[in-house]
Amino acid sequence: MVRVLATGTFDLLHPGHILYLSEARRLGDELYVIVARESMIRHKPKPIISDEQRVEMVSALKVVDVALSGSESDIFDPIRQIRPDIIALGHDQGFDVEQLQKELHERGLDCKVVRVESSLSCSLCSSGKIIKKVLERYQKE
Ligand SMILES: Cc1cc2nc3c(=O)[nH]c(=O)nc-3n(C[C@H](O)[C@H](O)[C@H](O)COP(=O)(O)O)c2cc1C
Ligand SMILES: Nc1ncnc2c1ncn2[C@@H]1O[C@H](COP(=O)(O)OP(=O)(O)OP(=O)(O)O)[C@@H](O)[C@H]1O
Repeated sequence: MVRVLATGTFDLLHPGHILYLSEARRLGDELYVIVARESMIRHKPKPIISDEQRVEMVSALKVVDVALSGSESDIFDPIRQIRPDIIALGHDQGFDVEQLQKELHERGLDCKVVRVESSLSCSLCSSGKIIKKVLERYQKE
C-alpha cells in the first residue's frame, strides 16, 4: 500500500486542484492531504475560507482518502503521524525537491519527494484569480 501525501491551501476549489490531487493519487494507492493553516500562510494573502471548512471540502473530493489540518508550528509533525511513502509537490509549490528530501532525511523521515509537473491554465484555475474576478465584478456595481 503506497501512501501519497499532497499539501496546499485549497481556499476556493477549482479544476487545477483536482488535476494536482488526481495526479498525486496516481502515484500510489491512497491519498492524504494536509491543508495549510491560516496562521502558517505568510507568502500570500490569508485564505477567505476557515481552516475547518477547507478541510471539509477537500475531504469530500473523490480522489482524497484523508484530509487534515496541518500543524501550526512544525510542518514535519503531521508527516511523523501520516508516514507517507511519497510527498507530491504541486507544479508551482515553493519547496525545493532536494532540500525538502534532505530535511526529511535529517529527521529520519525517509519518504520520496516528487513534483507533479502537470498544470491547468484556465482563466479561473487559481484561488487568487477567482478572488480578483469577484472583486472586479462587485467594484463595478
Ligand atoms: C511536506 C509538507 C508539509 C506541510 N505541512 C504543513 C503543516 O503542517 N501546516 C501548514 O500549515 N502547512 C503545511 N505545509 C504547507 C502548505 O500545505 C502549503 O503548501 C504552503 O502553505 C504553500 O501554500 P500553497 O501551496 O497553497 O501556495 C506543508 C507543505 C509541505 C510541502
Ligand atoms: N492550475 C493548477 N494546475 C495544477 N496544479 C495547481 C493549480 N492550481 C493550484 N495547483 C496546486 O494545488 C495545490 C494547492 O494550491 P493553492 O491552494 O495554493 O492553489 P492556488 O489556487 O494556486 O492558490 P493561489 O491562487 O492563492 O496561489 C498546490 O500544490 C498547487 O501547485
